[in-house]
Amino acid sequence: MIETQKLNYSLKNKQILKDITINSKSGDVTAIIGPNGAGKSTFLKLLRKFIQKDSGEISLDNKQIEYFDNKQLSKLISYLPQTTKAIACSVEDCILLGRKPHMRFFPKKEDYDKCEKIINELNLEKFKEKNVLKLSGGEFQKVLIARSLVQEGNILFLDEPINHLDIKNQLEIMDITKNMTKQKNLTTYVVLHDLNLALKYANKILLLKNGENIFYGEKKKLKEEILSHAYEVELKLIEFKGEKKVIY
Ligand SMILES: Nc1ncnc2c1ncn2[C@@H]1O[C@H](COP(=O)(O)OP(=O)(O)OP(=O)(O)O)[C@@H](O)[C@H]1O
Repeated sequence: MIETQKLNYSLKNKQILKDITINSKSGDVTAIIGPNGAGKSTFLKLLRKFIQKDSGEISLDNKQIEYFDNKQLSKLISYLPQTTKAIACSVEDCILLGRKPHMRFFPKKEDYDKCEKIINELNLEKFKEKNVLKLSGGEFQKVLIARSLVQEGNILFLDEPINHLDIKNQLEIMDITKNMTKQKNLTTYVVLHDLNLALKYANKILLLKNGENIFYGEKKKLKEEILSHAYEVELKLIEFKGEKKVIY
């Protein structure tokens, strides 16, 4: 579903990503982790073709990315950027914008129905009519997540989706992400700073440091030495109730 081969990207003579090779299939939830400035957001922007690679290959659904135009990519990929500015409109209208790649001119009944469904799933009914400018940071973040989920791409990119959310909402969003990936056979990439949530919800991990892939693979193969080296902090990986946990 998503494959990169020796992907390189530089900006103003600074190498931002170096030789990144990954290969994920539908049903995979890959957590992209790594210190600040490691290149996590840049990697997603390259896969979405918001920026252009210097060299290497990217293929989506076994087709080189060069064959996709922006409209096709916006149908294929639901993308939640790290930050989004709020523009005055109701929560419902904001979420409806996620259906834009599927609309010709105006939303149809199907678009409204899909919005309604996601509003219910994310418990946003009570905010439906509210102006997004009057939401808290966490409430707005949930609305943005709803907007990317209603887009219904086969590929889901979430860049730090649970920032600003309390623990209940963090778990709810990660549960929804994992369940949707399974039910709809999506290929999901999620940038996370919380290593325990990454280990709980992802089956694969991509660990970046200074633009280099220092680990990519099944989470069970991740070693504490690699994590400690990446974050320059002494971390321990333990097994608790059958799950890997990080302690520090
Ligand atoms: N527009 C830009 N101009 C110059 N440098 C940039 C620009 N965007 C990103 N960079 C640099 O590229 C590198 C990777 O940035 P990126 O945002 O991908 O990191 P990240 O791993 O997502 O970081 P964080 O965890 O802090 O969000 C950083 O060194 C950053 O300073």
